[in-house]
Amino acid sequence: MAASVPIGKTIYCGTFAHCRSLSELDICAKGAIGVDEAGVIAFIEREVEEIEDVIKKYDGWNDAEVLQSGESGFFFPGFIDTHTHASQHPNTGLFGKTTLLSWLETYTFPMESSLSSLSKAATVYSNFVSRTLSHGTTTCAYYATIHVPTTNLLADICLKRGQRALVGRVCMNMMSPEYYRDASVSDAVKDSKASIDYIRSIDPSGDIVKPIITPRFAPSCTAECLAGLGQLAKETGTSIQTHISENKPEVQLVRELFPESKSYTDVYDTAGLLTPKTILAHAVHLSAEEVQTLKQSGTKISHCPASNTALTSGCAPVRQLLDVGLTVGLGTDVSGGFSPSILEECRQAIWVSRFVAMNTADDAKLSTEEVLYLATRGGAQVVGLDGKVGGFDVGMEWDAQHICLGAVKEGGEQEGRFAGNVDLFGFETAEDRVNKWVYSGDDRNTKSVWVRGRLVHRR
Ligand SMILES: O=c1[nH]c(=O)c2nc[nH]c2[nH]1
Ligand SMILES: [Zn+2]
Repeated sequence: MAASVPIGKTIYCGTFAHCRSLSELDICAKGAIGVDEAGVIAFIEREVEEIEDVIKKYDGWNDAEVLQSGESGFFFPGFIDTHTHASQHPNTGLFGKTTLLSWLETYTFPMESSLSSLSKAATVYSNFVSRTLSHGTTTCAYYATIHVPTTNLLADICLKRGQRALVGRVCMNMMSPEYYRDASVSDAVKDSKASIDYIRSIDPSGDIVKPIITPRFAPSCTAECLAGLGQLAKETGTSIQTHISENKPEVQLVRELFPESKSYTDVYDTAGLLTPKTILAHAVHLSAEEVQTLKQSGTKISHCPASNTALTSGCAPVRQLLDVGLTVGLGTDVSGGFSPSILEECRQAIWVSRFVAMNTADDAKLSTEEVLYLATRGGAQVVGLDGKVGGFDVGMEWDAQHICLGAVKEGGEQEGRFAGNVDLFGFETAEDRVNKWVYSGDDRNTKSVWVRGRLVHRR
């Protein structure tokens, strides 16, 4: 198993980049990062002229493997996808002109219900985990389906491949098709508990895979079901994920379905679903009062810009959410979103923020540094791995990707196999290289990916 393969000490040499804070991207051109046998960063050196000097400085690192970033490459923290649906992967790119509620009926429910089949689920989930890994995603918060055996299979696959994952069995007991719904509240709670128990049995430490309680969204769950899941979360100490305030007709529907509630947020609050371990996807159309409630409860937000644009749901006011002090990460939200790539989501977050700026003020714009922060350290806070992954600090675990860009040789040809769309002409600063990667990179530039120091993908 990738997660438990023993590893030796390794020193990652050359250029590395990571986000220190929302506004500060730290780029070190002459670095050396020592990663020990547990996959933990033991030391970080800067201004390294000779790697031998580093090896001499630290006892017991004589036999360490040395890996170079290369001239046009750099090491970057692994991405954290705070919201995606593995079960919708076969539908990626299929949404036409639908919006959320018609899209669910037309594309999503039929596809998800077909994943009761273990053989189909094995194909879809293995393929999707390969895809997210090849795009540099080292931690992923997954929605599966209502089926316990295939949800558990997704957790098995993540553990085997060594990808950190939160895996959720979806609950839905109302306004769902006859062919795809929980028969009762007690079934929804019992099946969720069964999946939690299974996932905890295969990874008792929770270092790689963890369960997450997953009511689909308020329109799919009765108040009793939401409360049952809130209670289950409390009893088992499990994280929670769901959707909130994605599009206006959905918000109106929630008003009609829960007339006694003050707001969409209040529906979840009443059910005990707003906790510091709760991830809410979208958060596009919240009132100021709802945002305050989320802040006070410590609830985290997954921003899913590609999905919000594809389904014409709206533009999430990310700057406002950040200014209030909410913790925000990025989510691919496949297949509302059309790509398994968090790098794509970085671009989309930048674009959407510029559309918000065109209608409001310039300060709505998100910078490259800011979206990379949301994709790494911000995401780590959202999934409860703050201080463990998402950056390069001593004591953090080596969840990382080796990015290689394409140097252009005299005559115009790209050098090497990792060129992709990014052409380097030699004048670029390290900061320019990161910007070129963000705007035109893709998985061809992701040469290797590690989780806890273990190699989980190589191109
Ligand atoms: O983007 C989304 N994807 C979904 O599967 C879903 N279900 C409810 N609300 C949703 N939003
Ligand atoms: Zn979603």
